[in-house]
Amino acid sequence: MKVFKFGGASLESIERIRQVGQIVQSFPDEKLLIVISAMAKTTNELEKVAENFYLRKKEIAAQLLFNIEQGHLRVAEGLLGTTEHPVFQQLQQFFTEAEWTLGEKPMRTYDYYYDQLVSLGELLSTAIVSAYFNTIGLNNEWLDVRDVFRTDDNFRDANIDWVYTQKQVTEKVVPLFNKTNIVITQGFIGSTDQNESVTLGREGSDYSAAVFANMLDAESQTIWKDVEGLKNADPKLFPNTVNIPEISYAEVIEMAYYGAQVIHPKTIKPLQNKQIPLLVKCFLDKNLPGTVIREEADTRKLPPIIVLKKNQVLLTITSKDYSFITEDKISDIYEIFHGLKIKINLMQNGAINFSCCIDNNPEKIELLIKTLHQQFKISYNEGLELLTVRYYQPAMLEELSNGHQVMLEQRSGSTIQRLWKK
Ligand SMILES: Nc1ncnc2c1ncn2[C@@H]1O[C@H](COP(=O)(O)OP(=O)(O)O)[C@@H](O)[C@H]1O
Ligand SMILES: N[C@@H](CC(=O)OP(=O)(O)O)C(=O)O
Repeated sequence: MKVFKFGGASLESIERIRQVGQIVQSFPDEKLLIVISAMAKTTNELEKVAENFYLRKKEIAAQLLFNIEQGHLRVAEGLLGTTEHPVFQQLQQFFTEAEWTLGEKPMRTYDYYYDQLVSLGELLSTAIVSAYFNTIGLNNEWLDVRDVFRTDDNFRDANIDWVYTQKQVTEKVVPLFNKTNIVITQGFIGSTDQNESVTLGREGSDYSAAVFANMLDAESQTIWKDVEGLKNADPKLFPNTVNIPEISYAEVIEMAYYGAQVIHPKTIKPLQNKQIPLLVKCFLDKNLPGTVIREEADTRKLPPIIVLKKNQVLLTITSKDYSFITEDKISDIYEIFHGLKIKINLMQNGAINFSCCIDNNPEKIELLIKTLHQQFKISYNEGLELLTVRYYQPAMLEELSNGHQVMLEQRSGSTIQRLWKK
């Protein structure tokens, strides 16, 4: 059995969905569990629906939802060539449920409503792709992953109950493969024990696929992307990138940790635990070699790996009374960051100050400053970028840094990080 994951970019248009169909047709004798994300930027649009609903701008929310509905109905009709197919009733049912949510008075947390609304994207895309596949001879079963992935109620970043979910996979998913070779299901979403929809964190479909691969003991997981494979930098940000034919799990975990937005950071662990290789392949040309990610790979063959995190803020936290920033103070500072779920991307401390670089999230930063302000003086600088280079060569580093004012730098072994202003 193989696990495939198709992300939003591969479902961006009718043509691309047809291309996905051709890729799957080229694996005629395989058992495939296919995890699918929401089409194109649907998740971003649904986030706007949730925001407007919670701000009680119900008409705007309803209009945005209507636009999403029209877009999906057009794609479904384009692929199926009719509006008479039963999938239109299934889509209608999903929209009706979302409209019911919009009709409620928000009594629970924003994150709860976010998940009830944003989970719609994957339900719609999988229903359409499943119906289309059946019409082109790719007989498949559509699976509602919320009947399988049980999580806690940490809405927007729910944690999977591995024991219960494994039982569901064994009892509900494995038998489906006696009926069919292809099972299509949603990435990114799951359900609590109260049957409330949850999401697993943005871009979490790679992780969903890895959970399935682990629990089904798959021979491999393939993530189909719009790039030729995993490259040494984001080709949208840097010219002259090179493809990496093979790389270790450990190296990819590092890349994801430093902010490479190509594979979700939680994806590697479930695969590493069962030694399942992760393949990154290009849906635009499936004959390109792509990348194999596995336990053993020779790091000596790796090119310099570059990760750029934009929209960073440098916070400098200084003790008000000139007392030293000692372990107890650092521990207080960390507790505050942890409480607000703010990740520190880089940190450095001096005698009376502690500097750190974080993502620019204005609401969280406002709360953070308010809390820290009781004990410390705070200054901050925004509009920064954090560059990380592994296996760097001095000349290329200087070339990359040209024209930037470096605010903070850290080197360790083969890795260098520079926080800079343009
Ligand atoms: N090191 C990298 N190698 C390849 N692609 C990268 C890298 N870092 C960032 N990317 C970006 O990841 C994009 C593909 O991922 P993503 O857009 O999340 O796909 P999907 O949502 O379809 O799964 C590419 O278009 C590319 O711009
Ligand atoms: N649709 C979700 C989950 C996801 O993983 O999407 P993608 O595979 O397109 O990154 C998101 O946009 O966050």
